[in-house]
Amino acid sequence: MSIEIKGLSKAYGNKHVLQSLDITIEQGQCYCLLGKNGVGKSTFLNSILDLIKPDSGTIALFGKDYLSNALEVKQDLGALCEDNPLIEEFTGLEYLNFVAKLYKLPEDEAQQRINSLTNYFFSERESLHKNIAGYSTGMKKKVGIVAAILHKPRVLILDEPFTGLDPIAAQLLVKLIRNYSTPNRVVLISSHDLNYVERVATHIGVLNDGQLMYNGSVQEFTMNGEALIDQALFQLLQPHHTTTDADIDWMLN
Ligand SMILES: Nc1ncnc2c1ncn2[C@@H]1O[C@H](COP(=O)(O)OP(=O)(O)OP(=O)(O)O)[C@@H](O)[C@H]1O
Repeated sequence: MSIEIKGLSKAYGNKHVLQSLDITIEQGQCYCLLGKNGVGKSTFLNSILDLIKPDSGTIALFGKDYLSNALEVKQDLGALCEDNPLIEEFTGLEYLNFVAKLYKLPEDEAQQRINSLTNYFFSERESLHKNIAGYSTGMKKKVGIVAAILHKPRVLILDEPFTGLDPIAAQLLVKLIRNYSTPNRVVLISSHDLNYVERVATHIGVLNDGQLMYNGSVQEFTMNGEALIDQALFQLLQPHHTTTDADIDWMLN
């Protein structure tokens, strides 16, 4: 197994976001975490990334936990966080070179990877020589994605990776995720973009009320393709949905 989480709990004040969550994600899986806004998906991913301290529970990656092997665990991780923090004073290329140095990639290897990934994602290469502060949301997102995979992490965590990408870039990301998901790696994604989730997921987790309401294969979730992911999700989260257009009548006049 590659990610093993036991009894993970996190509350903000009296809001219990994660409640004794257990989950095991195996190598080779592209596990997509779904759920309504504010249900705790980022809290869960940020706990795995050690950006949030859980109140209780254990997290182990490839059998190692943060308490005994923090550095080794982090070297196995690559992440795109939802707020995608970059160093805005750097150019795109300066930032990627900086990240490559943090991971101690040999210089020629770093250049090769940066060139191939930026060629892949950026048709407008001149922009990579400009400061990130002037980038659009999508350009920043592409820099964040490249930075997350430069060191070829065994665990790749992507929080809302498709949001803000144009359809061409999103399609490139779909292809990249599918190629990246080899049997010895795990990709963990949180997303509301179900069209893209449909194209990359091998497994689905649905978070609700602090617990996993569903945790299993995408085939089982969609009843062997009989339902689309959005239909299956809607059935699960709102089986007796009763809101009608009358609720927003006031807009019509
Ligand atoms: N630092 C914080 N302090 C207080 N409450 C927080 C904090 N961070 C998150 N929360 C609350 O915890 C809950 C879960 O937030 P989180 O961002 O993990 O949800 P999410 O499922 O990723 O949401 P979305 O789909 O909208 O991105 C929300 O109610 C949020 O308001």
